[in-house]
Amino acid sequence: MTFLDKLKNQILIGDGAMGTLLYSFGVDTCSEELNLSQSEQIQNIHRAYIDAGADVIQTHTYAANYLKLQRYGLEDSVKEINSAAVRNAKKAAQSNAYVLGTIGGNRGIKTSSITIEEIKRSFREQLYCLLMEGVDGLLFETFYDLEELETVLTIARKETKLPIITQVSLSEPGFLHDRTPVNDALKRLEGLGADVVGLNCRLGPHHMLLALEQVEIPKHAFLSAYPNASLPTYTDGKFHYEGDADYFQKSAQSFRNEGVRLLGGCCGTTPDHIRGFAAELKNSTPVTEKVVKLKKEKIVVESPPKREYAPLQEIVKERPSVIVELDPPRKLDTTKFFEGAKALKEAGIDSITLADNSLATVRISNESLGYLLKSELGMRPLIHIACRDRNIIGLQSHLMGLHTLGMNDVLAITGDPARVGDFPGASSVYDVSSFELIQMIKQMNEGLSFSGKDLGQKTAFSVAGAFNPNVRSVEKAVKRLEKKIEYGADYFISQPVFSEEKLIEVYENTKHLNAPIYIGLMPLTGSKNAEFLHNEVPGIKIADSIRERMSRLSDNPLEAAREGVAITKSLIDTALDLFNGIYLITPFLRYELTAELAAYANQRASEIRRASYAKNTIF
Ligand SMILES: Cc1cc2nc3c(=O)[nH]c(=O)nc-3n(C[C@H](O)[C@H](O)[C@H](O)COP(=O)(O)OP(=O)(O)OC[C@H]3O[C@@H](n4cnc5c(N)ncnc54)[C@H](O)[C@@H]3O)c2cc1C
Ligand code: MET
Ligand SMILES: [Zn+2]
Repeated sequence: MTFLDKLKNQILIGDGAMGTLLYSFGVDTCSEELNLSQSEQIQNIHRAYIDAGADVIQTHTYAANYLKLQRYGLEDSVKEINSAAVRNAKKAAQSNAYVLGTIGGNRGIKTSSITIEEIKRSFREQLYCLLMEGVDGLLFETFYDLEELETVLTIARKETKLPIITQVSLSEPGFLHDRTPVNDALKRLEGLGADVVGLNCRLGPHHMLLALEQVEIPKHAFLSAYPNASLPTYTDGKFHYEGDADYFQKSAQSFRNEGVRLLGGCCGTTPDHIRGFAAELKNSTPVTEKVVKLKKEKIVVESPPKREYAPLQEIVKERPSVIVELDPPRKLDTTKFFEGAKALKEAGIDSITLADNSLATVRISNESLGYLLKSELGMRPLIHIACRDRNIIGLQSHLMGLHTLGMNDVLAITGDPARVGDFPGASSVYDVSSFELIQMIKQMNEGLSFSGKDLGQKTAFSVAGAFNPNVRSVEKAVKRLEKKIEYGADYFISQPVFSEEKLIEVYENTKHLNAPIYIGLMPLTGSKNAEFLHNEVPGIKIADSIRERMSRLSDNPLEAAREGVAITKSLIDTALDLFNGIYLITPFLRYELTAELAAYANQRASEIRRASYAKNTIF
């Protein structure tokens, strides 16, 4: 009799966690490898679960695919580990328990760069290893991503008639990460031929039961649940799960009432937890009817908050537009910074851009300065956001704060790594890169958080991406822009360009893009500044003639700065023939230089407008 035949009439008990149990014993490397080096210990744990009452156990192969094993340099050991794992489970089970071959999901909660092709390859390899050794069924568990689970289920269903259990994991009771209601997800899996469908991991009994309240009893499949013991705590450098076995035992009947027929445990559970489940439910009859609390996906998303300004990408598509970067100070005195901002406002700029600790050098937070510029000077701040200093929690919270303060213009950047700046030993977080950050901000514009939760409101961010044309291959840099557009970038802001040839090269390479570019220009302040940029900053090349012009004035800093302004004015003339957007970078808080250049650019822009108006009226 297969375990599916048994499930027709009775509840079966699954086993509990293996990974967290081994971790609690001090294993902090690849625990799947222990199938080879510590097979006795693995078999003993399987036996402990069977002694506790498990009818069905699973191989310790959750992470035994090459995608996960490669973290430990074990990607060539997929076959050995999976084969040993099946042998260990079978040896422990004898004829006292069924053995499921487990395969875990790869895509987690944050946007994953693992392609479906990679997932298929990795899955097939592991699947064949498990099937070759002979298992009683397959368990695909901890899948946050429905696309991934549907893909692997489809492959497996074609390969084998063995029973297949598919389990999704939820970070919010009721919905998958992509907002699919859990009931719909399980129905889809049933439709693709899963014999048992259910939930495991992440949620403890309380929240998993809340999710199960929304799940109908499947017509052609059985329902399973493997809750975690509790939420984990982190003490003394280790994770602990505190949920106790009595509490688990008390929840068992509620799982039965929701129609669950296969009940086991996930992270944090131990043989004691399984003993509790078995004491309540082993051999009991399943319920066949229940009242479902079907919650329809109801994201009450209000219309986007009214923007105070049109998005910059719309403005710069229509007319020339000047934005200026003014660096937040490194020291606490902000007098000069605000003087500069006022001067730039008078010069008529569209937005003031504020870097996020650029070059990983600590400065006053751009969010606070931005808010003061907005509220006290009526300026429009554009906030740079680097992925270096904040993890995904901090990034989302920061963006929610910007939304609350009415600051909708952001530049999403990966950011210069910490090692280049003030604290070379500081960690660079990089939970996500600029691509994913852009995508997640756009998700907030749909009213959804990074993890897919309802935000109750749509944000109205307009998202710029960074463009570095000062690289050997501008074509390669443009490929990155194309990718950033795919991820949702609305427009681009570039590093400074120092020659007309470069301006033309950038124009020729980007004119096919349908996202506008603010082209970067920065006045040289003197000969040393020009030599530094030319010789020490990767990719920046300043024409010999310009460096000579600056060098002739090396004894006269004032005249040198005037010369820098004159050079930039002539670059502005060329740039305005090619681009609508001008992005001026203020060197060393020398705002008088960028204010003059901004006024010049605006004046040139209105001359161009007048000329084009005259031309249009004449013809
Ligand atoms: C307008 C602007 C504003 C900026 N503001 C800040 C700031 O506020 N704070 C800050 O820390 N940094 C800032 N930077 C610097 C920026 O983080 C780096 O220049 C970065 O290397 C490129 O931009 P990104 O962060 O979007 O990187 P991405 O385009 O996301 O690139 C990520 C990684 O790929 C590498 N890479 C980028 N382009 C190429 C290429 N063509 N070929 C191969 N590899 C490549 C990068 O070195 C980086 O490691 C800014 C840059 C620009 C253009
Ligand atoms: C990370 S959720 C899957 C856990 C796996 N079944 C184990 O306990 O090892
Ligand atoms: Zn788990």
